[in-house]
Amino acid sequence: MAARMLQRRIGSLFLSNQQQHAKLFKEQFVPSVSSVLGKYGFDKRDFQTQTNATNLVNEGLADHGDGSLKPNCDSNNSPSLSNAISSSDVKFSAAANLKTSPRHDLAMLFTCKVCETRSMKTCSRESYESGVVVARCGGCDNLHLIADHLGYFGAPGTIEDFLAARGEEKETMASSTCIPSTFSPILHNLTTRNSITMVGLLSYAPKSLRPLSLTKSFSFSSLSTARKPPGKLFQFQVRSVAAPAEAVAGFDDMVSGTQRKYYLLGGKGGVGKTSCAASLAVKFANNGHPTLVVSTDPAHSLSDSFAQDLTGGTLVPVDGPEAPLFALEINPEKAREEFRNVNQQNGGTGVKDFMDGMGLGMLAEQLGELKLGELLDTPPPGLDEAIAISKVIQFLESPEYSMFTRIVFDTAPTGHTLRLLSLPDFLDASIGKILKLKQKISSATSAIKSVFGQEQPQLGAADKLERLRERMIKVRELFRDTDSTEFVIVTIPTVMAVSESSRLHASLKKESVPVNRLIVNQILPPSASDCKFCSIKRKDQLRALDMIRSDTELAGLTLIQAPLVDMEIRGVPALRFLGDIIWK
Ligand SMILES: Nc1ncnc2c1ncn2[C@@H]1O[C@H](COP(=O)(O)OP(=O)(O)OP(=O)(O)O)[C@@H](O)[C@H]1O
Repeated sequence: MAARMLQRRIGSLFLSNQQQHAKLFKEQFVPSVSSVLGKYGFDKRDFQTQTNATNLVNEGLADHGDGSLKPNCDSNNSPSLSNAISSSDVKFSAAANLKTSPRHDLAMLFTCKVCETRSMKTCSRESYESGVVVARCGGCDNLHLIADHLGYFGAPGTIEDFLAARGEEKETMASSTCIPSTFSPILHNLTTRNSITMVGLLSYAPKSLRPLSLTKSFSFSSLSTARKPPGKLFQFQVRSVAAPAEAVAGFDDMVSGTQRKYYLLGGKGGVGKTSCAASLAVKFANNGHPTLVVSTDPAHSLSDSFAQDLTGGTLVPVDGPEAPLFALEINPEKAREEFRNVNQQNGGTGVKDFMDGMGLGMLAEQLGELKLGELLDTPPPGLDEAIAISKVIQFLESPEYSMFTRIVFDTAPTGHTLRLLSLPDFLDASIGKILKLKQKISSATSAIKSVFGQEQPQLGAADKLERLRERMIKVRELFRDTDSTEFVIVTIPTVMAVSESSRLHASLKKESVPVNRLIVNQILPPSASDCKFCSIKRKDQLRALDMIRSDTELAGLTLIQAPLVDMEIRGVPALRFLGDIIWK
């Protein structure tokens, strides 16, 4: 008992030492966004991995999310996260604001036998190979012993040895997904060497050493590592197959050239727009493009997808990719508030009241006809989109954004996005008509300016509207420029989603927005042994895929088929995995 307490004490000392080290790292190396942009420049953001031989105890330091299990019967044919992460090039940036650490060069996937939560954690290889590593389950908070070379908790060894000692081998990730086979009813909060099923231990390797794309089967022993030759850690055989892609996405084309390109990803709610957009952004960044990923969806999920706090409505650096990747979640609430304030200051409950008060009742009626009044009233439909457009204007004009060579939009579900795309046209036409009324609408202009930026008093109302109109024309042209812009439709293989995608494409065509690619996400991977549920689901999916092939709107698009994977796509390594499947 005393010995165990002593062991725990030593462990906690190591941990506190490590926390201090992390604090020091954060204090010294976490710059503000503006200093990252301004002072250091993009090329200086990376912070090279350093390991500290004395910090040999890890307690599940970096948590990359808990997996949600998806039906997937055939482990051998399942695209498995564990495989592809091994090809990840992860350098942790100096601007770390996550629970990632620059010393973590191993990732591990495991299923907790207590609560069955599937987790991904990272730790340092050095700790794994010569120290003590303890991982905390994100589901039940139990501690799992991963490696114990110092014999703190019994005979020294690693999880491989512990599993071998009880006659188990590391499983492949997919094998337990349909019916979890590892359930253990023993509940305990003590660190235990028998409480998990190990899925994989993976190596992050630098880009120059990255050996593979995701094809056929491979073993970890074939992977290069950044600092050490493969040891016994890499003897696992984890099999995977290529994604069931019929056509490649043409990523080479997407990535080539330094001229700025915009990619808008959109589709029905919940089909995987954010995952696809975030994975594309990661892939661009890992291919050397300073990249910005923007969410125009008022219900943002970029932070969830990257497993990092990207909120705030400003540029936030994303940790993980090699080249600079920034995220921006447009914050319509803030702008809406500003709009409300202006409206209230003007003493009316809405624009119509306000204009009535100014003796411009007739004009208000005319504005109503133009539907501009709707945009300006409270709550204004279309305001979210108007704010998104004002951001696009900033991308075009502001030097702060000039360094980005790829800008990826994670758009809102279809209806919002169509409004976004048609808004420049609508505003252009509306402003054109308003300009004819020049002097009389100077008050309305200030309301419009409250949406699109700070009012500049030195300009007259007509001048301001004219400027706004010019900007709208720029945005409209941008959305239609086949050289720089592409809308990628994301769907899933269901009749409803395919029907909506077909309508979306028709609307985009009407707006002359270029569309070349269609991602069909969450396709069941090939399997030799479907359960009844999967076999019915597969038939449905095949029907939906046939529907796409015979749909006049969709048939001409490049079809990218992305498989349903066996873990929730969260965090940069997972996004990289998905990106390597989709963007080929
Ligand atoms: N290929 C895939 N395999 C497994 N899970 C996936 C896949 N694609 C997406 N998911 C999961 O599906 C969920 C929804 O994905 P995502 O947030 O990307 O969709 P969305 O279309 O952006 O949703 P919303 O319309 O609500 O913004 C997430 O939990 C994501 O991890």
